[in-house]
Amino acid sequence: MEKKTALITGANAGIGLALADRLLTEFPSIHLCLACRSKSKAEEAQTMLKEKHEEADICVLLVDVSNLESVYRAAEAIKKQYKHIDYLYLNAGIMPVSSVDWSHFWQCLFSSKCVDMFRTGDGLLKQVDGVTTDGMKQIFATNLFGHFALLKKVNSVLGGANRTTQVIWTSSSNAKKSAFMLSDIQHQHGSEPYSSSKYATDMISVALNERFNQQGIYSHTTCPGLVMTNLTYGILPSWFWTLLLPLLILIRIFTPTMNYSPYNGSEALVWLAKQPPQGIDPMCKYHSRLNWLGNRYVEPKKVNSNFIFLNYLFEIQLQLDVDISIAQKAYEELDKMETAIHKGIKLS
Ligand SMILES: NC(=O)C1=CN([C@@H]2O[C@H](COP(=O)(O)OP(=O)(O)OC[C@H]3O[C@@H](n4cnc5c(N)ncnc54)[C@H](OP(=O)(O)O)[C@@H]3O)[C@@H](O)[C@H]2O)C=CC1
Ligand SMILES: CC(C)CCC[C@@H](C)[C@H]1CC[C@H]2C3=C(CC[C@]12C)[C@@]1(C)CCC(=O)C[C@@H]1CC3
Repeated sequence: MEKKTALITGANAGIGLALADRLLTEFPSIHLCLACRSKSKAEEAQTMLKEKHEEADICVLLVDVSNLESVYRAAEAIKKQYKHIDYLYLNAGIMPVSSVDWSHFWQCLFSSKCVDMFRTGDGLLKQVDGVTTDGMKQIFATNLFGHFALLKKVNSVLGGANRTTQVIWTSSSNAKKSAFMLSDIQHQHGSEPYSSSKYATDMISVALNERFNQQGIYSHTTCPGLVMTNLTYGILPSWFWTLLLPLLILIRIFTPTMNYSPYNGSEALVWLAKQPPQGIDPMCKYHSRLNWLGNRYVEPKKVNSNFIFLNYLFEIQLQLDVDISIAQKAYEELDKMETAIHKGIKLS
């Protein structure tokens, strides 16, 4: 059997690192490419994985997904090194937060929105954005656009006549339709850039399926739940989260999204790699779940039919509801942006 290849962005920490570890356990002969922005962190992860999986075939690729020149260089290196990629995990992401709105937290705690608040974090976090060296909004560039540009540039090593590629995005339960505007795709004007970038991710994945399934390229989005990583330690300090652990375990009785460990959070990402891609519903987002007994499972949830009666009754905000025609427009918009930017970047 031919050896499978998986590339993971943001593989040196958190969910990406746990995923790399789990893929090596599930598919011992896999070739893993750790695509990271820091050479030292990537090599540290590579050493750690090799210690655990002695026979593992792992390489490092340097890429800063928020920098388009770096993305284009990485794409060239990928095309030189690989004939085909089986799994492309678009996982790297940031969520810079300046503060938690505790008064909103207490208000929601004693209302019907309580469970939804723990599931999505909606309205609790003050999200802050920056600007990249390319002049783009940082969160959009990192979470979505850099990955989109990478996908476009490595298209020739994806899918094919007799082979498939699974593109697997790490999205979020924080994705929010009302945070996204087609006319402001980078989220220059709003206050929820992370929620917008993840909603746009869910849409782009739908559009990718519409366009590329016939070429053997399948795209799926995942939701890791709440996981303790550098991202969440940027919201509250790690010691505080450790103190909260008993409470989070208790909250699992009401919502199976409190995954806590990156290992649990990567459940859906690993599960997808084990499925024949043709059989996976392209209109679903795949959620890593942990029930109150501590058992892991994957829950597919439609991204286009969130309008259920109970949501309406309890005034829970409609977070998703992806429209295929808007998704196609968003894809075209990103495509145009990338083409325009590519013209201005010359690789030496
Ligand atoms: N933790 C959670 O509760 C949840 C996380 N997610 C998503 O999971 C994904 C992984 O995050 P998580 O593991 O939690 O967080 P971590 O901060 O632990 O990991 C993020 C990874 O992305 C990398 N990264 C960040 N920016 C860039 C960049 N510009 N170029 C290349 N790599 C970059 C980081 O590299 P470096 O170490 O160099 O910073 C790191 O390897 C993200 O997309 C996040 O949005 C979704 C839902 C919940
Ligand atoms: C447990 C409580 C006493 C205090 C925690 C309150 C909030 C800080 C958290 C509740 C739900 C969390 C959550 C996220 C961050 C932290 C919370 C808002 C995310 C937004 C992190 C990034 C994601 O992609 C989704 C997470 C959803 C839940």
